[in-house]
Amino acid sequence: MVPAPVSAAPALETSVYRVPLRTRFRGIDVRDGVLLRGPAGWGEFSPFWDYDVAESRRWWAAAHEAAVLGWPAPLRTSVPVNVTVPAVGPERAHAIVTASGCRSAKVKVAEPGQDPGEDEARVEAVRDALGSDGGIRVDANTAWDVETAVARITALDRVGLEYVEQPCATVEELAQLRRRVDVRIAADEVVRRAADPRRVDLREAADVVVLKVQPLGGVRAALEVAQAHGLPCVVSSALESSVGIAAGVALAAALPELPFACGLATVALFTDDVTADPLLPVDGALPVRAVTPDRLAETAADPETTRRWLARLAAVQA
Ligand SMILES: O=C(O)CCC(=O)C1=CC=C[C@@H](O)[C@@H]1C(=O)O
Ligand SMILES: [Mg+2]
Repeated sequence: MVPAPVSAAPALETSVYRVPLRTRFRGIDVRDGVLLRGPAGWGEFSPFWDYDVAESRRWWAAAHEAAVLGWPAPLRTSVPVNVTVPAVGPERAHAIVTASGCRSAKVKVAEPGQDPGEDEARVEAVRDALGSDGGIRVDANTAWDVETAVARITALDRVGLEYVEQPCATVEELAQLRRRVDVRIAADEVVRRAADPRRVDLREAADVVVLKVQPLGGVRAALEVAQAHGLPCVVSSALESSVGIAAGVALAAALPELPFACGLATVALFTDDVTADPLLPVDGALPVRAVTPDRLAETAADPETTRRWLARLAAVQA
């Protein structure tokens, strides 16, 4: 999918943030990115550091949309969210879920260096914390081949799973796996990292589509992806500050149907935020609202990080 041409942007005020995480997540300990202010409000440009310029262009389109165009009208005033549980031990997992107030949890599994027993202990602790009526989904981030996925999902599903997110890497593997397990399959990486996320053929491969605003190129682009697949959607974050999370909330608020809690409670993984009024869940939901980053000075990145981010920003606009 080619992002809308956005290089003719008016000069936008920029600010680079840098915030440590509480626990290592997706191989990172610190999150950083650029916030941009335009006529419509604040946007976030924060592609992970392992993303090249070409892949980062959609992330820029999302930031530009937020700052310059704004978002489609919301259909709801709040969105239910899941607590996100990193690959921590069972006691910590239990405490994270209990403290969150959320009624569903997404649990990271298949962390490099950990064994299957650690995943099982973690999901059992999460089930204990949520009680029998809470929803649990797991995310393996492409780690398993089909045989391994069948075995792991069967074991993890003893606690009852809503779905398993991206258990294997390819659409073909997901389709093979889906014929062999009863648990729903959610497509994340195969959609958000595709050249055209609307054209990935998910018909045999997935029951649920994960939508992330920045990787898909904005709220409007993500709505097009949802429409193209016609499957139930879950909106999830790309681990942004509250400014980027507000875009995810805007997407969740604009979707015609929202059958699952969204993975948008990830500011809880940060030790700090760019605003004194962060988008953290209350009673398992986030309000649909704008975010003003009023803690830019406190969360400002060091000069070298700032220089590297402004270079990335210039590269995606070239
Ligand atoms: O979905 C959630 O509960 C939180 C977001 C989340 O898990 C992710 C955010 C950013 C990067 C990813 O590794 C990860 C994911 O794979 O979904
Ligand atoms: Mg995922």
